Amino acid sequence: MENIMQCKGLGKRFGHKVALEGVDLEIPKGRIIGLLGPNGSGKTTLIKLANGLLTPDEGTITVGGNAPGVASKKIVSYLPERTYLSDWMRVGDLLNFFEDFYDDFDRGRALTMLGNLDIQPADRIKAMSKGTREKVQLVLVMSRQAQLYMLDEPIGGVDPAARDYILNTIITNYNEEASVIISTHLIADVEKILDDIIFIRSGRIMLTGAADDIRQQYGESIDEIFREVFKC
Ligand SMILES: Nc1ncnc2c1ncn2[C@@H]1O[C@H](COP(=O)(O)OP(=O)(O)OP(=O)(O)O)[C@@H](O)[C@H]1O
Repeated sequence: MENIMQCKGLGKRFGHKVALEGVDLEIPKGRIIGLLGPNGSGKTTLIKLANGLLTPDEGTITVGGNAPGVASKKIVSYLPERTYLSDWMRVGDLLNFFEDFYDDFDRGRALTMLGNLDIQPADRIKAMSKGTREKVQLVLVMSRQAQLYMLDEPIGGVDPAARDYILNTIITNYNEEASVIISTHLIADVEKILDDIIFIRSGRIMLTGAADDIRQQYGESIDEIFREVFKC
């Protein structure tokens, strides 16, 4: 199986704080991967390194065979932890923006998903709730025909009914050759769609593998294992 992303001895510090250390990872194509860990474990740091928003202090990270940069940005669709939508925009402006910016943006797919979530192109970002903004941003990100989707806390602010729709969107709306990395604390909600999991704690990878194998090995759900492993 070919890898879409690879890390070797990856490390990142912020001053004296070690955010990631000795991270070795191989992310294959065609998988949905849960990046799971408690607050401050290094999930966002890893995703930012993969997107070229941070540079490593140690080791290497490659996406599609290249260090993060112009080439990798063409194949990665990234949902940041915080929404970046400007208040003056309407949904239609964002659709135009994505269409201009990304050759792989599928406007028809975005319009269908927005319609299913009862969001119209004329709707103003300014008037939207936090959860609706998150939905808009996720729809835009998932409407690209990318090879790797990196979703940093995609469902945190979204109500449970919309969560199911969104998770369904994630599994049905991406190309089977692509991979999706989802960072989240809401494991019970996402567990059913995950093929593989990565447990991370204090910047180190604690456990990786196929979700089914890990469930079988521990005799529990990933959510239960997470609660035990990361008990405060
Ligand atoms: N810009 C920064 N300056 C200093 N420390 C930082 C910075 N960004 C992250 N850190 C620290 O690095 C560690 C990892 O942070 P990171 O945001 O990657 O964690 P996370 O797993 O995404 O957490 P959360 O689940 O709370 O979003 C934390 O201890 C955090 O305080």
